[in-house]
Amino acid sequence: MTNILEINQLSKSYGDKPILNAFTAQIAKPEMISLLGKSGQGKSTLLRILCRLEAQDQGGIQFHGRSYEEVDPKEWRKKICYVSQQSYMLPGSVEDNLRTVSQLHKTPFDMSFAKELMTSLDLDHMDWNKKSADLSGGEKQRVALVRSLLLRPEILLLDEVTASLDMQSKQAVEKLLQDWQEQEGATCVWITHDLEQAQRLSHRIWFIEGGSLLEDNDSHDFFENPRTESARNYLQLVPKEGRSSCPM
Ligand SMILES: Nc1ncnc2c1ncn2[C@@H]1O[C@H](COP(=O)(O)OP(=O)(O)OP(=O)(O)O)[C@@H](O)[C@H]1O
Repeated sequence: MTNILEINQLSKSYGDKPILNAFTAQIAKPEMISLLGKSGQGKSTLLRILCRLEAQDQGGIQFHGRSYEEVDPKEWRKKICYVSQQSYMLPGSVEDNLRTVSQLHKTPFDMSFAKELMTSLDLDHMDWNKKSADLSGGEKQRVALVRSLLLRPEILLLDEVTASLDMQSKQAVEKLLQDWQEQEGATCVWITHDLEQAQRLSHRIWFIEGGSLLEDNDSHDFFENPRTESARNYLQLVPKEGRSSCPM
């Protein structure tokens, strides 16, 4: 069977500094994947390349067997969405932001679905006429997530999306994404430094070091019995009882 996503030998440098080094991985079935690794290992760079916000120097990506070169980037980003930690709001109101994806992709705006998503992130009382610039950081983050989910992407690339949220909002986001993953049969590739979160939510772990995929392991096995010395060291930096803090 064709894989959902195949990442083949991706390499990327900034100037003369190599960041990704022949990164290779496959996604065979819809799963919650945590992308773990120390700071500066190329995690965000990888996600930006996967949604084609940036270009790799070498290597290829196939989505359902179709090479990235055959697919228009806009079409690609409808299916593979990136949500960054620094949520980017467009000028205008909350509603303008929510409607923007349907305008961009010329699809009808699903108001009841938008309301449903806002409610699941505790944003049901938000005034949709409010200027996006006036939202708090946590509100922006959640509106940005709703904006991406309105596209019903098949793959969500999540870059530390709960790092700046309070506990209640973090739990709401985790629940929504877990339900989303299961009900929509979607895949999430989630960068997090919160190992407790990764352990709790993921089916699979991708552990990156030096821009390469060092370990692709079942989540339980990764935390209980990591295969590589590097992963063992990485996990040892944070004792089991304190795994909601960053190892770096
Ligand atoms: N546009 C850019 N130009 C130059 N260097 C960059 C650029 N983007 C990222 N880098 C560098 O590439 C390296 C990898 O960055 P990246 O953000 O992918 O790492 P990361 O693993 O996501 O780190 P963190 O966990 O701290 O977010 C870093 O040294 C970063 O400074």
